[in-house]
Amino acid sequence: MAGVNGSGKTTLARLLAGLTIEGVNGERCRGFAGDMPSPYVMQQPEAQLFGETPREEIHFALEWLGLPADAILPNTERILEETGLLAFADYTWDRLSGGQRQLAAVAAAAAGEAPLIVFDEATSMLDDRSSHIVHQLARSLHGQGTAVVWVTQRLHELEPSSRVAALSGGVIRYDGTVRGFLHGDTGHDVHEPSPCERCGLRLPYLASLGAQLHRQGVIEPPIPLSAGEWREVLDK
Ligand SMILES: Nc1ncnc2c1ncn2[C@@H]1O[C@H](COP(=O)(O)OP(=O)(O)OP(=O)(O)O)[C@@H](O)[C@H]1O
Repeated sequence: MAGVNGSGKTTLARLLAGLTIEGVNGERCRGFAGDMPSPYVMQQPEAQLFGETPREEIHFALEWLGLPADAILPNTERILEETGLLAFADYTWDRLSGGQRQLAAVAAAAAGEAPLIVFDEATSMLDDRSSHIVHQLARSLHGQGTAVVWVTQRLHELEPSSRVAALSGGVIRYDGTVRGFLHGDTGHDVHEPSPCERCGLRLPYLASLGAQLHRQGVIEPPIPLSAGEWREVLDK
């Protein structure tokens, strides 16, 4: 999900997660998982931590989800390992950095294998390594059948998404593929702004380069989006 500041991303994401049950027009809404709220990782970890340490945080999350007692311990250790938090698992929050606290919040949210998980600009304060861990975790959850809602303003992060919803002024202005969002769907006039640009967002660098070269007649569609797709074009 993408959109400029104040476009309504968090509002929609919270409705999907079942954390807000009343829409902006006062109508009642049901979240993706019905009456069960879905895990939701925010930009700032402080507001979402309940335990005193990463291990306790994950343990609580699994207990709250009703996992049997004998499954809680191995699952806690597995997710601590996957997120690289094992060495700090029993540190209290004041001994951990903001990024490490955020990873613990992600780990707790991901541990329960819920039907839906929302990452709301969850990597904006993480370094490349930690951000990579969260992206891998999201892909792995998606591979196991969890619906992943990834809210971001860093549009290159949309690349692995199967569907993009872009908002502006509280309205979904685009709902479709990443390619369609960045470069327009079939029949789109290349000299017109793409759905991404119409939502006030800037194309990521590789997509922008592709659009410029396409406008100049240097490359033909499909315009490459990722480094891998660029390699294929350059190898031809
Ligand atoms: N469909 C809507 N109709 C009217 N107001 C809305 C709608 N969606 C969101 N709003 C209001 O717009 C404001 C900003 O919404 P929200 O926080 O969801 O935006 P955002 O895209 O997540 O912003 P940011 O990127 O800055 O976090 C809020 O006050 C919210 O109540």
